[in-house]
Amino acid sequence: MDALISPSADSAAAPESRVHVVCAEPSVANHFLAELRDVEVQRDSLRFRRNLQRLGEIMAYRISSQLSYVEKAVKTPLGESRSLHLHDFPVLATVLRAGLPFHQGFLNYFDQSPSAFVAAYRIEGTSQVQVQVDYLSAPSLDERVLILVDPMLASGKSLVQTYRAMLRFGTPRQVHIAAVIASPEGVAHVTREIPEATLWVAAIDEKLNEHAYIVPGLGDAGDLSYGSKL
Ligand SMILES: O=P(O)(O)OC[C@H]1O[C@H](OP(=O)(O)OP(=O)(O)O)[C@H](O)[C@@H]1O
Ligand SMILES: O=c1cc[nH]c(=O)[nH]1
Repeated sequence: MDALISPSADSAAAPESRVHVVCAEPSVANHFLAELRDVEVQRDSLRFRRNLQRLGEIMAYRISSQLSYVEKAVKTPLGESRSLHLHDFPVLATVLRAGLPFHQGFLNYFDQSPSAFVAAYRIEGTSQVQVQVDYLSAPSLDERVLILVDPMLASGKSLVQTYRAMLRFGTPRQVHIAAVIASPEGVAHVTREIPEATLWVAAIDEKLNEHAYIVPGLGDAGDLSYGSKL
């Protein structure tokens, strides 16, 4: 039988060691993030979506080091190679709208993954951020690796409520949450409310402003990707 090769589980690790900040070290991810933030470059929405996608690809690659693999023989034109194959493709879940380009980056790498989609929005006219989760479509999550992706982790309420709503589709065996820009408040909320998750972010910014927007952040990721809404 083919042996399963798994990384050591870090679910028992301290919360801070389950937060990975991808742009803490120099790499081309920093360049893509700088373009996403830049008001001049943001005028080009195609480039904005493409940079979200590229960061999705980079994060998918980073998260892939935490997944399980099976070694199998592959026939080449000249012989045989013992090669690692993904044991099972993770379920990729995202929040509409801004999540779509980031999700596509993950799907480019995890190309056989099933997807889950959630519609979540902030309820206007409330002093605190309140999030409404509406539409939800997902495959079974039982015993699957779940990667929940959303580029902006501001208050963290969208991600936490989305995750809770998704649990009616089953209990995943491993949970990863990926965001491009997070606030310190959002990181604290997600790590407290979803202790079983490993969090991957490109950057953690300074703070939230009075509208619960991330500062310096990048603005409204959904509008920059798809145009402003009424
Ligand atoms: O952490 P939170 O405070 O919950 O905020 C984060 C949410 O805000 C953004 O979506 P947005 O509300 O801009 O919707 P849109 O993608 O439809 O524009 C983002 O994609 C998250 O879903
Ligand atoms: O900074 C933020 C906060 C919520 N949604 C965004 O798109 N940006």
